[in-house]
Amino acid sequence: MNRTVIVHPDAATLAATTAARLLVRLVDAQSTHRPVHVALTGGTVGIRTLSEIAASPVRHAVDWTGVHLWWGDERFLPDGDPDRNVTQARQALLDDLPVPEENIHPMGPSDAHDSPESAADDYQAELARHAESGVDDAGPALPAFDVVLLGVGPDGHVASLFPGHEACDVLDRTVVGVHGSPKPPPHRVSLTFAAIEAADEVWLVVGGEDKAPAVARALDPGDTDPLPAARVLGRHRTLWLVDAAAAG
Ligand SMILES: O=C1O[C@H](COP(=O)(O)O)[C@@H](O)[C@H](O)[C@H]1O
Repeated sequence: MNRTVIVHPDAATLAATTAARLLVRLVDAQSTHRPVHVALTGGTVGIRTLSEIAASPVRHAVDWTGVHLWWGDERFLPDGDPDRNVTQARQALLDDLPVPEENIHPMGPSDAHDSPESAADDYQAELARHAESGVDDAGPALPAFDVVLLGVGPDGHVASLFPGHEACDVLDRTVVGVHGSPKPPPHRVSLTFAAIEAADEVWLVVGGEDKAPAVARALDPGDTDPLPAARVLGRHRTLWLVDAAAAG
């Protein structure tokens, strides 16, 4: 499966272009099917991309009532915590977007769940409720993700799947509880590789020179111990959207 790498001059251009690309992708998707399902990412460029969508007049071309928003991962923290990806997404975009609240699917917070596993179980069930039977009945019970957006950490993690972590080996579930994350906070909830790879398109959005070693390694076909970022492929397209600093 080929991966397409597109290099942007800087992080600001990367976020603006990714926002434009996603808006056009949503408009195109809505010309053929409804609803449209997108998984958002946290992280620096991920949230900046949402701010760019908020600032773009093209957002008015999307019928947001037909869009469902999910997350690739979440920090297991109380509802409204500023470090939660959904909190940041609401501030950057969702509070000003006409998306019905029932179309917004955050992973469960720590004040509503005993453990990341409990939040993961609930999210897996929520995903299954939106699965389209007949799309791929043999595959995992998931909505047909049009796009899964992923940030990439300097260590090559995607979502909350960190290099060498046991969560990377969980393939019989769509969502997993994560403990001992090397990046704070330690407890998280994440889509598994099985869920991510069911997406039509996976877009990895990466900015900053601290990411350059991970990008270089992930895109090296000769690497014998692939990073999580190297493992993810969309069913039809895998885009690496990077800035010049991350491209190294
Ligand atoms: O903790 C996380 O980090 C990654 C990457 O974030 P970045 O700030 O280094 O770009 C992000 O993709 C993930 O959603 C988030 O939970």
